[in-house]
Amino acid sequence: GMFIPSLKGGKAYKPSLEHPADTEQVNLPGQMPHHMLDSAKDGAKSNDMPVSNTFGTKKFPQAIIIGVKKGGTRALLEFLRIHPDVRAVGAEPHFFDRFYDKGLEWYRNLMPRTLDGQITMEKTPSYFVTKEAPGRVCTMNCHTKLIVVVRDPVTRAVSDYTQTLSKNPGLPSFQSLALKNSSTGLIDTTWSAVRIGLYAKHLENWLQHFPLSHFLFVSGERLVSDPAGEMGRVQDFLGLKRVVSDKHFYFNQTKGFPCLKKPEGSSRPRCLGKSKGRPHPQIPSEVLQRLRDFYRPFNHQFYQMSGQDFGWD
Ligand SMILES: Nc1ncnc2c1ncn2[C@@H]1O[C@H](COP(=O)(O)OS(=O)(=O)O)[C@@H](OP(=O)(O)O)[C@H]1O
Repeated sequence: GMFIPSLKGGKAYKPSLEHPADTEQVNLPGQMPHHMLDSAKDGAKSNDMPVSNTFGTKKFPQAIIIGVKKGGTRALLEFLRIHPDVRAVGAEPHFFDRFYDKGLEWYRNLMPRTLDGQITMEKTPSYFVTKEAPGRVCTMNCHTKLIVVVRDPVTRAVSDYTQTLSKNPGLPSFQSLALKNSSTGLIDTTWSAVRIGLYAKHLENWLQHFPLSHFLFVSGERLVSDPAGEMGRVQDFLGLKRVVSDKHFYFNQTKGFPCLKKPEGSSRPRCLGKSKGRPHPQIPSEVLQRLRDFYRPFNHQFYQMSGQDFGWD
């Protein structure tokens, strides 16, 4: 019979889970490292013989992880990639926020090839807070499934701050950025680390273009405490067989997070990179309490809108 090369075979692009770039965006064409994308393999030649993979086609994603930043989006995507019917872009394309003027064909060309029945996916967490993103996604395909990994907005803000601090050690303190005025304790909602956590506001914008049934809200906390349980919900939502299960995870005591026993195309266990699951600096408890009080009504509004209580309060 005909030899059908596996699309999940060893030659396909796989991101390193050991050293993922802190900023995970796709590089601009021309600056694209050749190991970065599936498409870089297309048209590659050896002894003048084309070796391009022409099996399958590049399709627009049927499902996108649209947010939230620091919610656990990388973990979710890497866990989904275990599934044989999921093919995903490794890096963040940032199409619907930064590179929309490159056009839909540029975007589709970033996608890995898929066979019938396989789902194409990408993740770019900034889509969730981008005003124009819902209309643009709908222009591509109004039936797109949207996954949002949400996490307690207070710890999310500290996680966001920790990431910025790691790139810029001279950054002012968390409290000086979070509070407009240290004596009144008013929260600075213009600071992105605060603003991103207003989930109800951002979801409201998306609901102008998509019905609630198109969304799945994944608990970032449960993705850590019960990855298999949360992956069950995700696979059901995507209409996939429940392939990813507790057999795939073990809790790494050193890292303090679940890791994969055998990720795709590898025979060794893997945790996410050093920039995932970093220690957070200690923030004064009064500051955290002020933030908690600030978010409470927004969290409750979000529980109502999503029909799920995430238990942050
Ligand atoms: N299994 C596993 N391993 C490591 N880290 C995990 C895992 N599951 C969830 N998380 C949490 O993911 C947080 C980073 O979220 P994102 O990947 O969405 O960040 S980013 O927006 O793409 O930069 C990251 O945030 P920090 O703890 O602040 O580093 C983790 O808490």
